[in-house]
Amino acid sequence: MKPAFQDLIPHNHCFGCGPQNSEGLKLKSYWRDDGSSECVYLPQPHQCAGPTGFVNGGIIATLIDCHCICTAMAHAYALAGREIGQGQPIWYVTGELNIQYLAPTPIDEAIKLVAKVENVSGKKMTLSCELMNVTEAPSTPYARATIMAIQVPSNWLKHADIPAMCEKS
Ligand SMILES: CCCCCCCCCCCCCCCC(=O)SCCNC(=O)CCNC(=O)[C@H](O)C(C)(C)COP(=O)(O)OP(=O)(O)OC[C@H]1O[C@@H](n2cnc3c(N)ncnc32)[C@H](O)[C@@H]1OP(=O)(O)O
Repeated sequence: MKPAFQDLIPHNHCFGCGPQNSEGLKLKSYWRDDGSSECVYLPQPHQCAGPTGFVNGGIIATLIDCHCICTAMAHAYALAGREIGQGQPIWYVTGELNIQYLAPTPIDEAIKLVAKVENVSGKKMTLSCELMNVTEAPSTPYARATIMAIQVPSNWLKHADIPAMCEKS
């Protein structure tokens, strides 16, 4: 199996998708044969909404956000003809995130996110994403989203130049 996008993107302390964040969700995203990308995640009991049986909406937003932004970066490396993480780093951030929460997401089973790159225009990349049951049973997804990823230069990171307190040795 190929490494996850996140295992190839360097220096990532992101709460959702950074391997370097010891308190984070540590999402793993992979290409599928049809050109979309997928991420399987097992929610944790403390990530519940008010009712204990459903996943918190902010956690859902983070899962969608991180899976899509990492997909955008993976796609940009592919467009540049490079392996993810090779050569000059390519960074994207979230410009817009629009989510429809269509049905409560059960907390006691694995869920799957499937993202597609819809459009690339200059620095902007639009992606769609669905969050669903891991079996991809033909039912309504739990959530559906569109996201605008925006490519940023490396000096965007100057704002992030603080000690990595989230990284445990
Ligand atoms: C040692 C180093 C370690 C490094 C380690 C890195 C790890 C790397 C992994 C990261 C993985 C993260 C995965 C989670 C992703 C987050 O959580 S990122 C955090 C949340 N997002 C943010 O904080 C973004 C905050 N916003 C900004 O910084 C700036 O507004 C932006 C988005 C960079 C845009 O800046 P800007 O100067 O407006 O950009 P600009 O070049 O003028 O605009 C480009 C285009 O985008 C459009 N645009 C700008 N903003 C928006 C917007 N919000 N909506 C729609 N369109 C927009 C502009 O209109 C323009 O369009 P065109 O004129 O080209 O058609």
